[in-house]
Order: sequence, then structure tokens, then C-alpha cells
Amino acid sequence: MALKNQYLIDLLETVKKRNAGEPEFIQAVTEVFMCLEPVVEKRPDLVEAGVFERIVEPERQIIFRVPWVDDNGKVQVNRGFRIQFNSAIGPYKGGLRLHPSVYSGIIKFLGFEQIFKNSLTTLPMGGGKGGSDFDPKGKSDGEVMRFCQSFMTELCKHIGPDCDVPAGDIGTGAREIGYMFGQYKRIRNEWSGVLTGKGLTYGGSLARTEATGFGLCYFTEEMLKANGKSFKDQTVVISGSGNVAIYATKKATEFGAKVVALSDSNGYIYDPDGIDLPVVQQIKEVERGRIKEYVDRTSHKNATYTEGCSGIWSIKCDIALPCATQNEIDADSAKKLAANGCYAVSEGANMPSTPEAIDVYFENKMLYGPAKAANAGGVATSGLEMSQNSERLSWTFEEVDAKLHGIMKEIFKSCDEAAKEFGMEGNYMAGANIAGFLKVAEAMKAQGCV
Ligand SMILES: NC(=O)C1=CN([C@@H]2O[C@H](COP(=O)(O)OP(=O)(O)OC[C@H]3O[C@@H](n4cnc5c(N)ncnc54)[C@H](OP(=O)(O)O)[C@@H]3O)[C@@H](O)[C@H]2O)C=CC1
Ligand SMILES: O=C(O)CCC(=O)C(=O)O
Repeated sequence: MALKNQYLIDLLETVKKRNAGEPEFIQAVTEVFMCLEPVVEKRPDLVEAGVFERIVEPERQIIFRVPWVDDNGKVQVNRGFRIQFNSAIGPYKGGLRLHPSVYSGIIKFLGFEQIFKNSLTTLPMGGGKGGSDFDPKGKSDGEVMRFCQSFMTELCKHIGPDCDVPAGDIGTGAREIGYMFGQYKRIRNEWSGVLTGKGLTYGGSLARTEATGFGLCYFTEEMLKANGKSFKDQTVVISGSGNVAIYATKKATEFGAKVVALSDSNGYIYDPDGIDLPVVQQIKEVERGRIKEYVDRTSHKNATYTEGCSGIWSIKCDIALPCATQNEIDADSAKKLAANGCYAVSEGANMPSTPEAIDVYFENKMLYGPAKAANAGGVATSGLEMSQNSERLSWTFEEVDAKLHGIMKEIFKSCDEAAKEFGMEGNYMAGANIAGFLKVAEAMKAQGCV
């Protein structure tokens, strides 16, 4: 697919020049622009208000030094990032990624996607994202703590419960959030809901741990239902074996599907008898081990491990849920999925499909649940954590889960309706981008040229 609208073509050229060397961000903007072409035609008032030019430029970007001392007494230096992309509809909100691949282009694409995702949740949250090229893998708890304290010593100057509320993402789980929260509280001498994904003993919300994976399945079930299908008795392949993948496996299994594969950045497991989730949880959540250990630890005799990640998409399945990282499904992998009869791809990870892979989904009439809608359950539940912190109350697991389920149903409905309204029925990617954009755009127009 290529852009046809000259105004958007020219604007994309400007974005490319201004953000040279950041291909992930250009990829994210290109996708959004392709979906917004009919909006440009229908809403000249938004063009007049400069909304398109303003929405692709972050309100603020912070880059900082993160020095810390390792277990050998050696000084290490990482780079920290926080991008405060858009605050039109609420305080900046989005996770912190700790992974060696992190640089400004990754944080910028994630922050940009977050604007539309957060808008789709219906909650008042703007878009932001952050992180560092620090790799928590293989580090001791002491090293992770010293890094997190140093990171927060700078970050705390720029965030706050009514300004910017970070959370977890790849490499940032409950341990890291705990260390960062402790440091924020110590420096600012205040207890506030400045981070979400907190532990349950200090203001965290029940069901936040499960929320992204559960939400992905709630959204996917709605998409399947609208097309006369369901998870029941379907074979599912899920990539990754982190927070999102684990709870997507749990909910898909509860919905009656059989999940047969999971992966990490070294390789993938295939278990034709269905993934033995408690074993995966022990290895990944408790021991921080590698997925290949599964084969020796499960009683399922037919389980196998294969080195390398992309082979996971050659496994025959009905539904694929990529839950690891960006651009993990390319055109070749998408073609293998289609050739093996996979009819639905729904994204737990952020931007896991390349543009060429998305073309393959549409050419093969596969159902496609785009990340900014399908994985919005995590941030939605973070929004619910913020509400509980403000109220000084804690809701039960069932209450939070029911609200999450309701939000995911509404997100599917908005995507479906926007796609229909703008003449692209069944294209939930277009629907998600249009519905997410319109709310933010109206707010930006109403607030004047800021
Ligand atoms: N956590 C949340 O609430 C939300 C997360 N997301 C997105 O979901 C995805 C997964 O996040 P989450 O589960 O939280 O992260 P985790 O750190 O818990 O798990 C990440 C998983 O993905 C694998 N992975 C990471 N990088 C790569 C890579 N380059 N190639 C192959 N596999 C890789 C990891 O393997 P290994 O252990 O080997 O690194 C691990 O299995 C990300 O795209 C994130 O942005 C989206 C919405 C909310
Ligand atoms: O819960 C949050 O605030 C962050 C979630 C997130 O980073 C994401 O949706 O990608």
C-alpha cells in the first residue's frame, strides 16, 4: 500500500527528514498516515488547525546519563530516555523499556503509538514512553537496584501523578518498578501514584499483571465473534514468554484454545499437547531462566525446542498472537502463517508485524487485530490503577477484570464502527488509527495552537 494524499505525502517527507536514522518511528507514522487519508478528506478543519503536523512532533524529549556501579565496583554508564509525546487528553502515560536495543527511534515509535492506544481506552491518558539501553538480563538484584535508583534520580524531575506516569514494558517488571518507586518516594518525600504496575502491598492494582495478555484475548475473542469464530478448539501460536505472552496463554487456554508454542530471543518451544503453563511461569517469572529449559522440566513428552525465533511462524495454527517485540513477523513469516491456514493475527507486542507482513494478512483476507487496539488492556488497567490510587481504594480482582473486559469490548466496537464509517469495513487497523486519532485531534483543536 502507498500513500495517495499529497498533503500527507509532503508531511511524511518532513517527518523523514526530521527523524533521519529512526526507521521504527517512520514506520509507525507511515501506517497511521495511510489509515488517516479519508480523515484528511473529510475533516479539513483538522488540517487547518495543524493537528497532523503537531501530532508527529513530541511535546518534549528527555535524554540523560544513567551512571551506576556494578558488583565488581566498576562504573557503568547507560542512556536514559523519556518522551512526552502528547498530553491533549491526559497526563503522559506509557511504559519504560529496558533492553540493549533501546535508542531514541524505538522510544519515539512506542510513544507515538501510545497516543492512539491510550485514546482508544476511553480513559484520560496522553502518550509517553521511556526506557534505557540497560540490559537487566544476567544482572544481580543489587545491580538492577542501583541502575533503577540512578535512572529515577534524574527521571523524578520530569514526572508526577498529574504530569507523566510511567509503567513497565520489556525488561521492566514488578522488581524494577519497586526499585524506581522507592527512589521516587525517597527523593520527593511523597507517596503518590507516579508509577503503575506497582506491587500489591504499595498501591498496585489487582489484575495489572494479567491485563495485557487477558485484554489481548478479550479483544481477539470479540474480533473472532464478529466474524463467526471463537478461540474454542483453535490451535494458537504465541511468541515471547514474558508478561504478555504468559497471560495471553492463560486466557486463550481458558477460552478453550490449545496454545502449542512460546519463544524467547534464543529460540522456541513446540508442545503439541498444549503448553504446560505452570512450568513456563516457574522458569520465566520465578527463576528468570530460558525457555529451552521447558523441554526437560515438563512431563509432556512430545515437547521440542528449536534455536532461532522466526521458525515459530512455520508452526501450523489457526490464530497467531505475536507477544515479543517489534517487526518479529516479516512477509515471509506472514506467508508461512497464511499457507498453513492461520486466519487471524492479533498483536500483543507493539508493532510486531512489518508493513509487508500486514499486506500479506490483507491479501489473504486474514483477520488482523492491530497492537494499538489489541494490547491496550495493559495501559487501560494502569489507568484503573491510577483511579484506585486517587481514590485511596483497592478494587477486587473481579472488579478490575470486569472493567478491563468491558473496555476491550468497547475498543473492538470503536475500531469496527470507525472502519465502517470511513468505508473500510473489517479493516481494524484503519478503525483503530482513526478512532484513536479523532478523540486526540478534537482535543488538540479545542486547546488551540499549543
Ligand atoms: N507489559 C505490558 O503491559 C505491555 C507490553 N506490551 C508489549 O508487549 C511486548 C512484550 O512485552 P512484555 O511481555 O511486557 O516484556 P517481557 O520483558 O516480560 O518479555 C518479553 C519477551 O519477548 C522476548 N523478546 C524481547 N526482545 C526480543 C527480540 N528482540 N527478539 C525475540 N524475542 C524478544 C523476550 O525474550 P528474552 O527473555 O530472551 O529477552 C521475552 O520472552 C513488547 O512489545 C511490549 O512493548 C504492550 C502493551 C503492554
Ligand atoms: O501501563 C502502562 O502505562 C504502559 C503500557 C505500555 O507501555 C504499552 O501499552 O505499550
